[in-house]
Amino acid sequence: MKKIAILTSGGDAPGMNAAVRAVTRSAIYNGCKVYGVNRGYRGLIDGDLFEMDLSSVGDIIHRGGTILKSARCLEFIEEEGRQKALNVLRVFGIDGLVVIGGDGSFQGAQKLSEMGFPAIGIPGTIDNDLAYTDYTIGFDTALNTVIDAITKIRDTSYSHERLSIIEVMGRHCGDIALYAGLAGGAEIILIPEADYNEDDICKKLIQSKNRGKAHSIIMLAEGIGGSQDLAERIKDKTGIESRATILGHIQRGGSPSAFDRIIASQMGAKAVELLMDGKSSRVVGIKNNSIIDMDIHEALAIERKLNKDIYKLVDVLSI
Ligand SMILES: Nc1ncnc2c1ncn2[C@@H]1O[C@H](COP(=O)(O)OP(=O)(O)O)[C@@H](O)[C@H]1O
Ligand SMILES: O=P(O)(O)OC[C@H]1O[C@](O)(COP(=O)(O)O)[C@@H](O)[C@@H]1O
Repeated sequence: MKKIAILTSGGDAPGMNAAVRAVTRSAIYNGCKVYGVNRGYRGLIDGDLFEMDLSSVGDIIHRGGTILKSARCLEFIEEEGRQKALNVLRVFGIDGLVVIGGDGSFQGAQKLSEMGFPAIGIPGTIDNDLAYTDYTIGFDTALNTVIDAITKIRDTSYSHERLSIIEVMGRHCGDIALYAGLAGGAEIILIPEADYNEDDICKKLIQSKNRGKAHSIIMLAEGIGGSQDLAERIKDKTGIESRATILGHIQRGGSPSAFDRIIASQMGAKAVELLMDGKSSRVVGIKNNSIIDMDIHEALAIERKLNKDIYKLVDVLSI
């Protein structure tokens, strides 16, 4: 393994820079040259590669976003686009690629591996929607950002004795809503993985109010959506004054937490180790507090399951 390329793809996530730094520094430590690819698979197709040295990743461990930029690239989903990318990798003499992103990015890495090009995936997404790993890089930071927002919304919600509906990211995965809901003391969690009944929600809110609860919080995942309309319907049905707040992209920025920096550093080094060992089509992750690696295909086939214990606990603790 002489030349390693690295790209960040899909949505960005706090901690991606720490992973870019770890890949670059550990690859150089092991005698490799490192090339950064700008704008994910888009940059690969366009040949937007540049050599990275030790100082190119200096002073980035604490920064959110990704210095390599991120993009969604439809052309790469087509065979023809991937062939262009492969040609670029060959022209630059690259021997292996590290892809930091989510499940879509991993599918891209898998396809490249199937075309004979060694590729390794590192999970970078705030959604935590990859079942093979306990945590994805960025999830912990996003949770802390959401908790900070809930804490602030709680203050005004308390003063005005209102219901607050807080809409967080997660199109298919409700982990941000669920875990932030537990940590933020929410009454109700609305996520794509669990059915709910609006009348039951209204009943719970009325009962809470009757026993003296001054304000309540509903955490709602983007995949459910419609938080403003829900606030109005609940007001109409219960008389409880309600406000919706959509947190949006604030959740994807910011300085990564210590935890995200640590796992990003460990996973980056592991990805380089795998390439040095001649491995391909693997993803790295963290399971039971250990850094692991797994075949991409197997990892993507693992079905995501709702953590029913946490879901139930939120309900129990908010009686
Ligand atoms: N089935 C696929 N085959 C090849 N490349 C893919 C595939 N799905 C996604 N990609 C590439 O990965 C990029 C990021 O995927 P996306 O699903 O948007 O984000 P994430 O990686 O965070 O899940 C896409 O824009 C595309 O370039
Ligand atoms: O960058 P965009 O298009 O606003 O994407 C928003 C989406 O990105 C995410 O933050 C991360 O999603 P991915 O992991 O698929 O990139 C989602 O929670 C959100 O739905």
